[in-house]
Amino acid sequence: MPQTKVPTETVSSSSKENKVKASKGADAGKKGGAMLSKEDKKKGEPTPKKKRVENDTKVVQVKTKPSPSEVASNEHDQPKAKNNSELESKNVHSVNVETNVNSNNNNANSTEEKNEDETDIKVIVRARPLNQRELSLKSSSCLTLSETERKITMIRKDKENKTFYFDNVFGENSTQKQIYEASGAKVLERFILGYNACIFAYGQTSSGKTYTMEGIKGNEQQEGIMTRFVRDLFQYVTKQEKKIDITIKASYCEIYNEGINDLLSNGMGKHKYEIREDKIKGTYITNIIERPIESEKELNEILEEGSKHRTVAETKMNEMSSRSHAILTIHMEQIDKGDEEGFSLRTNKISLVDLAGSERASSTEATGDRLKEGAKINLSLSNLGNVINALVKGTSFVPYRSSCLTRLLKDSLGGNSYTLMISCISPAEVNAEESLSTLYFADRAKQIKNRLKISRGDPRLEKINELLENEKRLKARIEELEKKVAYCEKHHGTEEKKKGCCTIM
Ligand SMILES: Nc1ncnc2c1ncn2[C@@H]1O[C@H](COP(=O)(O)OP(=O)(O)OP(=O)(O)O)[C@@H](O)[C@H]1O
Repeated sequence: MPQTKVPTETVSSSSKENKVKASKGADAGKKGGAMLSKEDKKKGEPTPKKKRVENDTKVVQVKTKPSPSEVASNEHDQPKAKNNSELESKNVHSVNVETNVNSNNNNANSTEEKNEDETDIKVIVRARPLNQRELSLKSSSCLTLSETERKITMIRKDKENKTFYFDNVFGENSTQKQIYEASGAKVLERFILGYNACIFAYGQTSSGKTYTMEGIKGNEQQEGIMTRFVRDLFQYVTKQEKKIDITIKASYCEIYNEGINDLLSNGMGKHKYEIREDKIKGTYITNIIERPIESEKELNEILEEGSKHRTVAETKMNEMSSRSHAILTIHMEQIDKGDEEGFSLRTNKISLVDLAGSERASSTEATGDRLKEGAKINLSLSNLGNVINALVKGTSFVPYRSSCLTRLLKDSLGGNSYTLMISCISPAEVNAEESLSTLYFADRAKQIKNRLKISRGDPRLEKINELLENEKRLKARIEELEKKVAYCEKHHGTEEKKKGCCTIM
């Protein structure tokens, strides 16, 4: 019987596993509202959850590398968008979670489970409403979209319009709930079956990535994917309590200027964080705190603590612009109660990623530290674009090692993960070029094939299982032969022997 161990905060380099019994918790935030202005936020809303960096006015001449948008807009050989029925047919089937969890437990060796399932990266596009800045520039919307046809068209002056199809397309009136149902809820279905998963938000600065992933705390309607995912995950955990021991741990880090910060270290994180790869764990960060989680409330506290320490600063485009890529990772272990051999073990992780936004120095009017950050952000996003291009083209070398971000997302891009990308765009004509670039980026990403396999932790378990099966078979054969020998001995020299009872062995 698996033992319940005392929950302890761990770092990922530690081999010590802390098993805790997951329990119910409830800590829903409360929210409200459409596009929020600075004033709205000050009035209604709880304290901003990000750490602010004072605006640095010192001008430093930094030559920025081309942003992904600049790279993408120079590419004319973009692949054609696939239609949705084609995409749908490749989707992993929708599943009844309860049924499949149990059947997986009972058939740990089934052929189906050993096979890898190939699946495309799923892509959702979300266009936010026009914001105050865009309205004051008298910029109108340059997008038309059809949520039912999952189609979005960019209307371009003096140029051919561009139409794209994605797994889902959402316009300015879309609610946080709708976005979650099309993204987080679907990913959760796979996650609890034991698949690795990833949701990442990509897009230009101020396009709504943090709003989509984190949402606005204290307003139920505006909760983001992370909060909703955590609530639904714990609903599942609570339902499974009688049948399955579940252990959950979480870490929260940011990649800032190509360095890693542990957002849960309370500023004490003076460790050297390195990205490593492991056959069992996949990609992980050494020394990062992995906190055992027993309730929804505890996981929400992590979300809050992490967002409080995240690096943000004001730019011309966004008063609370994320200057880093933030990654919340939730690890889950599930094992049937009473399963002494541990063959029902499923161990997997999900990464919820809020990327920093691509930005043009001319739009953000950044100087000093902001400019340097912007250059690093663009560089890592450009590296991400290169990885996606290499995966789509099927080149033998994929430049994962070119940045922290691509190294950390290696499992999620072209690896063993059910991955969903949310591309956030501004509808404004003034941002048309950046939005088009995001759409091209998303269009390429959806062509990446990942290979899904339920993660059972130690692959040696499979071998042990096979050996135990062999042992069972051999024991049965020995028993059978012993019976026959006994029969022969008993009837030795009798008529029965003549019938050949001794030759049947
Ligand atoms: N769909 C939306 N509906 C209402 N308000 C939104 C929506 N999307 C974004 N906003 C608002 O727009 C502003 C900018 O959004 P957000 O900070 O999420 O952008 P971002 O893409 O994360 O930017 P950055 O990359 O600079 O961090 C915020 O005030 C946010 O509340």
